[in-house]
Amino acid sequence: FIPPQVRRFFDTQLETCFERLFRAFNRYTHMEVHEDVQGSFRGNQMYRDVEMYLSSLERINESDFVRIQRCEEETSVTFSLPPEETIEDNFMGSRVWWTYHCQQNQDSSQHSFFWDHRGRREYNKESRSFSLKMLRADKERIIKPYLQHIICASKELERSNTQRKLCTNDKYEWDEVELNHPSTFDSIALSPDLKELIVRDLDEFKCGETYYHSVGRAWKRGYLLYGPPGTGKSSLIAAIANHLNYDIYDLELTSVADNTQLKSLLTRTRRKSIIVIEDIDCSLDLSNRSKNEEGSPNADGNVNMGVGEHKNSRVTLSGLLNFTDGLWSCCGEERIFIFTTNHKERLDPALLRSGRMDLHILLSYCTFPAFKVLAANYLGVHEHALYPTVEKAMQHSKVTPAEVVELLLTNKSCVQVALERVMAALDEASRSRKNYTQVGIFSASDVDSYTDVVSAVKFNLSDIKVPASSELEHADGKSAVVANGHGNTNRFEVSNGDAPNTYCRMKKPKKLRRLLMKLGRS
Ligand SMILES: Nc1ncnc2c1ncn2[C@@H]1O[C@H](COP(=O)(O)OP(=O)(O)OP(=O)(O)O)[C@@H](O)[C@H]1O
Repeated sequence: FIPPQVRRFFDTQLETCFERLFRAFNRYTHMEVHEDVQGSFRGNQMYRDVEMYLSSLERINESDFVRIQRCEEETSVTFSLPPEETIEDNFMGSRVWWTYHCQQNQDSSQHSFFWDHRGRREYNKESRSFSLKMLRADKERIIKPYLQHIICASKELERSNTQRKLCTNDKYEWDEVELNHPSTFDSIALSPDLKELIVRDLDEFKCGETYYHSVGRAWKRGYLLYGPPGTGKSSLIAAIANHLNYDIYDLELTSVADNTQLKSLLTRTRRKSIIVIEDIDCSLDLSNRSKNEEGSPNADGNVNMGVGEHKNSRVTLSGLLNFTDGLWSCCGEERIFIFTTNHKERLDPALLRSGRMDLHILLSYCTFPAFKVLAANYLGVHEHALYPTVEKAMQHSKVTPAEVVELLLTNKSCVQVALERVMAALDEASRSRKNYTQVGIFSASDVDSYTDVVSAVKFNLSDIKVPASSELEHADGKSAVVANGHGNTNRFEVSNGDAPNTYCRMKKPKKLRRLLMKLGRS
């Protein structure tokens, strides 16, 4: 007998009253994350983030029912929830519950679609979602950081599930292969302080997005690795890539035709990548930005870097600097530039300054702490009766970690023999050093302190052609060449200091540097 309008009025009123009453007594709040977004065929990224995040929770293995899956590109299997299963999670001391829902779409007009890998339109016949339940009291405090936490975790998981790549340049394209280098910060022999410094710097960089943006800088970092051959520069790059889970772009500058090609290649690099230029001093003549003795200015007004085998390359130092610190440096964020060289002194100071090369890392001859790491890795020994003798010998002789590694590897079946071979190598190095000397070059105007000594050039004393007006006064295994030059043009004084490296002072540092480099090369 009640008219429908009145009935409907009471129905809706009662329903909302009941809902309000129910909510007043309900301590929990619910949220839903649907797979599809209306009007968009790309779907809901948050849904994929939640799915990825939940699959990484350890608790998922405790469920009685789980789904196991592996995608073509991924390296590991993932677990996921079956429909109507719930999983609990903890965040900032609060508990939350996720439930997976999956319903068949009855009405075909509701089917959302997506594009498959061949570009064909595919329809979702199911409607999938996750519901999140948490205490009403916790909602305001944790919801935003919790969702942010899920987004970050899912990004990280996606990276770690995807095979990392090692890319090399071929004209305008990158050729990719899988990156499987086993080097890590545990396997690499570095002094503990240096290792800690590098790892801390990398970790700060990795989490530094907000910081870099807040100070108005591109989110990138530059490392210069320098030191003699075989001291672990390439191994360190691989360890950095493994630590950060980044791809490596190994840029062969000698095969890049010009700045345009360089620009095109660098803009095609992905985020989370390390761009490496090995032996940068051999790739291009980067010693001077403003003039070039061998080349002439090109159409850009820059100088062609033509030395030796890279005569055809028209890449300029300015072109390279534009990417390390110029306008183009912000194209593709979260990138690390690593340049390596055996001769730091040959590089233009413009390339070395902070903002371009933020950290200069010297990888030098094997020290005793580094040797202990290698012995532990290759022989499995942490202490040995011969260690004090090895330690003493290492203070006077120089062998590279690569030489030590080779000896340990070939004699790994007998610890005693391996250590004796290392001792013999140290002895040999010490004897041959008597015929060599090392001269670090600096002039008061070039550098501020002794630690800034440009680098050491190793050469045989018999190779030194002292100018007629100069004299080779003193030389032995430890100290520098001590000579006095009184010629008009290359008057220089070389003295040895008390510090472990020797150095020279000169009026015409460039001239002497060139002379020493020639000797070093020959
Ligand atoms: N510090 C180190 N820790 C562990 N292994 C090292 C280290 N240095 C060198 N090695 C070993 O020596 C080999 C050569 O090292 P690597 O190629 O990294 O040296 P590099 O400094 O890059 O040499 P180059 O300047 O000639 O390219 C590596 O395969 C590695 O096994």
